[in-house]
Amino acid sequence: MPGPELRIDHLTATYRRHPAVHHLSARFAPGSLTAIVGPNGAGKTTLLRAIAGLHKADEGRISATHADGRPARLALLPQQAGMDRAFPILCRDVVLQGMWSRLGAFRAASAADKARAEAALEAVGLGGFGGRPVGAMSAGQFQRLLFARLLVQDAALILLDEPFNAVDARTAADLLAMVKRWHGEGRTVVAVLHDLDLVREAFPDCLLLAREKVAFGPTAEVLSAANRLKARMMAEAWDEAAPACTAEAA
Ligand SMILES: Nc1ncnc2c1ncn2[C@@H]1O[C@H](COP(=O)(O)OP(=O)(O)OP(=O)(O)O)[C@@H](O)[C@H]1O
Repeated sequence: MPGPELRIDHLTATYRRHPAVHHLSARFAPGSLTAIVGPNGAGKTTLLRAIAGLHKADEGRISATHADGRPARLALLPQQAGMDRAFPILCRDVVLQGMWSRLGAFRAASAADKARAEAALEAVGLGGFGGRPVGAMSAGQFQRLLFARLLVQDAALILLDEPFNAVDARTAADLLAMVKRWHGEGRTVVAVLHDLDLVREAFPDCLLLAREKVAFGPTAEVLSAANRLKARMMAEAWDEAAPACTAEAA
């Protein structure tokens, strides 16, 4: 599956006019595997949510299109911290949520849909967990479950927000293998991460963000000591009360 090109042009996204992402432009090549890194509050989650259409941009444009101009289907793995795991729902139904765009809100899942959901659970090491309530899952099992939902979404653009948080080394390795497989299949993958060693080891490209772009390109160049220092200094200089400016990006 050839992935789409993701283009971000002069994006500014704010909360009550306070900029979280400021004048950002970046082009993610088709089939690229990119990490987004930066200090706390750098706008990483806001950027992913803006790409996913969940946070409205104040300025700028985002597009994810295939070479023939078709808009790409995307899937987002949200941060676990933002999810309600007490909601009474079975694991199988969480995976089936990934098919809603094709099932529609009112059509019941067919036997084939359910078999696909079970196969996705199997693929993430949760075979036989379909009938379990989500509340009975550990943090690592829950993350595997969210990856199973991503699998059935079968999206060409995959956005991951801190996908390896709160999981043990074995689960992280299994989930990373799945990310690498998606990359190998030509999908375009973007992941927010904090572990720079992991980024250096497994992510060819990197966007270092501090509300504005600090650096973007091959990971080894982006994560230079000078760039990391620059990002830290930009974070320390943030004025939490600053409004969004309306000037064009330089
Ligand atoms: N719902 C919200 N309402 C108001 N401000 C918000 C909201 N969500 C985020 N912000 C602010 O926007 C800025 C960017 O937040 P964001 O969560 O995008 O950063 P991040 O880089 O993902 O941070 P972290 O590494 O801590 O997860 C921060 O100053 C944050 O306080």
